[in-house]
Amino acid sequence: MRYSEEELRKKLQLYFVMGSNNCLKDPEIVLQEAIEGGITFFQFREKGTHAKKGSEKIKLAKKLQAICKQNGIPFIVNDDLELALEIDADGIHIGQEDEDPLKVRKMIGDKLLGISVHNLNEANQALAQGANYLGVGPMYETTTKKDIREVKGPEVIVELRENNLTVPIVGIGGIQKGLIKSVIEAGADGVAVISAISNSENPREAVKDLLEEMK
Ligand SMILES: Cc1ncc(COP(=O)(O)OP(=O)(O)O)c(N)n1
Ligand SMILES: Cc1ncsc1CCOP(=O)(O)O
Ligand SMILES: [Mg+2]
Repeated sequence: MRYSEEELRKKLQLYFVMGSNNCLKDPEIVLQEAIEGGITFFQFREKGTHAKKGSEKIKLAKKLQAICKQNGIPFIVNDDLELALEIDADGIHIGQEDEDPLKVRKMIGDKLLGISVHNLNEANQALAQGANYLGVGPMYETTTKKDIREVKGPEVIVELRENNLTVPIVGIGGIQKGLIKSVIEAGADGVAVISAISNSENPREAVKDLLEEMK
């Protein structure tokens, strides 16, 4: 592992997930401003309507990865194992409908593996399959991802912690200003957000506002 569990816990505090189609302006500018605001982790999630594909996707991934590298922010690729390996990303995030986690772990070696889970069963399975952190959600209703599972709220995180899961956890889904505290108080180490930052005219200030709520 490239980070100790405690280091990872800290780095997951404000996890920005983004693709070009989530942004109101140039994704490189959005990421740069979000970093200036204080994000601690980044996931390149290039999917859905108008998402870049092939060489365009790789080109954007490399540009965003360079920005992260310059600023010491871990760069994670969503779903795309081939891309994560090709550009030597810091890790990959996969969900229940994605590649087999055991295969992914074999291919990525000691890179970070994040797995999305929705309940205790999936969480236990993800840990057995080598997850370094869990993305738990959806916490709240969201329009950013269309194919979401049932919204169960921060209670799911409480349940995982009550069952002695100490793995680093981020809550995801519909987390906007004013909703951070409930996710952290449920036991999450951090929150993962898309639109709360990417849909803002001023990503730097949006990040600062979110971090303020963590205090
Ligand atoms: C940090 C984090 N948690 C959960 C997800 C969702 O992953 P998944 O269920 O595979 O859905 P897609 O994002 O691939 O549409 C995530 N991306 N990041
Ligand atoms: C990727 C993902 N996984 C579960 S909900 C979600 C979308 C999060 O986007 P937003 O923060 O805008 O609700
Ligand atoms: Mg996925």
